[in-house]
Amino acid sequence: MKESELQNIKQRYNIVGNCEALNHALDVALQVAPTDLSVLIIGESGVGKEIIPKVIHDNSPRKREKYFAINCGSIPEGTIDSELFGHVKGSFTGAINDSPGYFGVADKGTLFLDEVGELPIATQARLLRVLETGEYIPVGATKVMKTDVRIVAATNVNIRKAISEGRFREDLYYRLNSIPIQMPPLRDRGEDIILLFRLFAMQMAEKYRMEKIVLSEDAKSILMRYKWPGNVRQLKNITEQISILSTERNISAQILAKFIPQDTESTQLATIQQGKDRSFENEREILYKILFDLKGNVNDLRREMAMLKKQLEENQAAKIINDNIESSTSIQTTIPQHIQPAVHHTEIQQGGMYLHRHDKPITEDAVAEEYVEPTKEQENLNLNDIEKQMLIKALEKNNGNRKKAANELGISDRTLYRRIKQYGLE
Ligand SMILES: Nc1ncnc2c1ncn2[C@@H]1O[C@H](COP(=O)(O)OP(=O)(O)OP(=O)(O)O)[C@@H](O)[C@H]1O
Repeated sequence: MKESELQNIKQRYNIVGNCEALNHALDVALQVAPTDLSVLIIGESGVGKEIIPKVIHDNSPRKREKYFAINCGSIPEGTIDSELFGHVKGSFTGAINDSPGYFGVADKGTLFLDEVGELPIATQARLLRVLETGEYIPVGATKVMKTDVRIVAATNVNIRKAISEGRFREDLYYRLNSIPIQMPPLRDRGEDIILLFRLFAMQMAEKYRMEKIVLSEDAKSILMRYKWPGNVRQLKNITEQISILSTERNISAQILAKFIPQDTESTQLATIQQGKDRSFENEREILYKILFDLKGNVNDLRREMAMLKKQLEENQAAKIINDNIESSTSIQTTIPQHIQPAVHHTEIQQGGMYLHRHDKPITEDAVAEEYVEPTKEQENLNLNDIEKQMLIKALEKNNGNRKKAANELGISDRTLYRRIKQYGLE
């Protein structure tokens, strides 16, 4: 494919990077797009697999038809068949109407089955049938339905293990894998790491109207050497953290070191990732790293809550306070001065803190009165508690949108779903 065509695609989808493996993946996607062949995108979590099926659909003869992206790992086992293949009224409790399912509504279009390795074995059999014959039977129905859907699926590198353990059908794997597309891990993308950092730094600067962060040469070489177990998602997350939390806009190696795990840890994570089914643990490590980083903010958060509580008592301005509690409980608890006031609700004036639309200063003394020093036990917050609170906050902040919440936490959708289940937050 011509270089200019490739650049057009990158511009259109906001894809950054020039490494050979990424260019090859895009090249294959564009070549296979006009056909009806199934495509299997393989790559570690966070490498950017989701862009590929969009590129394929938009450049195929199906581009005016429907496109759906479905995360197979996030749909409960009990409802996945009905979600995919539809159901007839009365076939189970709650089936109050007939439903066509994704295979019905996406007829003539494209379905992206993300985390296909998570499909229950019975659903795999139905999927294989529809792939081979275009036929399926909705849940509770007797009549065979026909559909013409192009399938693009994605999986992390662990699908082979799932096959060897009998959790994934080998025949389905080969059927899906007509055209494999490998997405390279970030650690193998060389200079692209710096380009991606610049992209995310620029996006943050524009979004929050603040000065862009810039990397020093030694900081660049640290980024290039780091193993990036969470790939592009992790890089994006770290760039966002630095953009918000660092008051210094020229990011040196020392500043950067505070935000990325130390060498031994990263090397260890990279070793774990290679060939072993440990992505779950890796994500956990990343999440814990973020949680540890945030732990330092918990006390600031308590102080802010105490201040807001005092305001509430003094002014009975419940609505104003609620707005501010919301903002003060967001992940970015300490708002640095380089962020414009437009993005938060507090202003510092002459040593006291004012709330917008409110003219009474809260002094340090008043806060000291209200602020109760946490006990040792409280201080020693259990990691699980922090993790649970983080999940709740991310979900609340994103109005229950799990995808956005997972993105914000820098973890995959599946990890989020597992945690939601684990903590009974359903
Ligand atoms: N080359 C790229 N240029 C710009 N942004 C990218 C690129 N690759 C990935 N991203 C961004 O990185 C984030 C993670 O990508 P994405 O969700 O596609 O990963 P994934 O491989 O599907 O992860 P998972 O398997 O965990 O679902 C997204 O915000 C995406 O926009």
